[in-house]
Amino acid sequence: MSASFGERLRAALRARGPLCVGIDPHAALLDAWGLPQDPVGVREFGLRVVDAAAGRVGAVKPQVSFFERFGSRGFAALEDVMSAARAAGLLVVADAKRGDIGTTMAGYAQAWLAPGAPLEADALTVSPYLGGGALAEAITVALPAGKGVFVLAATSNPEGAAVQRGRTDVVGESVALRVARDVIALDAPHGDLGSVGLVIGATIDRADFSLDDATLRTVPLLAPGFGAQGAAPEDLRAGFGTLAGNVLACESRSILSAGPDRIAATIDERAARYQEVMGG
Ligand SMILES: O=c1ccn([C@@H]2O[C@H](COP(=O)(O)O)[C@@H](O)[C@H]2O)c(=O)[nH]1
Repeated sequence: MSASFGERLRAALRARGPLCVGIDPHAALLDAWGLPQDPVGVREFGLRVVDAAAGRVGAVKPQVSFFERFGSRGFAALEDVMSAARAAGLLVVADAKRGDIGTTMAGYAQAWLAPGAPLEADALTVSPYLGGGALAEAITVALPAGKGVFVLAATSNPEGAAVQRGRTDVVGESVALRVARDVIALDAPHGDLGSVGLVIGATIDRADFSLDDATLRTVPLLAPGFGAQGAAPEDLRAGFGTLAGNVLACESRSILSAGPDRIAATIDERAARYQEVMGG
């Protein structure tokens, strides 16, 4: 049997450390990079980020919205960028935040996680707003293919907390903790790390969401919020404690704003800071 996503993620974290470089071709960044505001521009931007990230980090996270805004030609650009990243040995986490009823989730999983699909990624971000059980069909597609999903639990943006810290019908259980419990029930980890993960922002205090280390022990974590949103590499240890080794630490604008000539050096600098924090 081929390796699970959790096993592949563990190998990438060991080899390259936690930094995950975002591929977010914001309009302002395209201008700053001297690239056109069209599908050619986002393709070129993405390919240059992939070139700089390859061999320096283990994973990249393309933000689908910035490609989607150009319609079918934007998606074609994204296909090229993701395929180049996977060919370069990078794990690709497609940040598309898909969420729907079970049968439709299976369609999203076919689109993003089925081997050979035009938009094939290694993992996909998904929304649990329709209930944890609604994700089961996506996971049924993902796991046999060695793919993963990251389920939004406690997001990095300040607006998220009002919903995610809310209480469920179980005494003392936050919405985020309920999502975590559902995710754990949907997975059967092969190694020390599962393939169904959670998005937990680096900017939040996990205690506010009752997300404790013991509950999340085997759960891969995708943590946006480092860099432009304020969290520093040192917050990886401070915020994630014993779970720090299971975290992909995402930075987009803080790295991309270095520009095409400085991006490789910036990735090296940032990756080294995370390795230092992790004692590597
Ligand atoms: O909770 C979340 C989930 C996803 N994101 C995404 O991550 C990047 C962050 O970009 P920065 O430039 O490093 O702030 C972006 O694609 C978000 O959509 C998030 O920020 N928070």
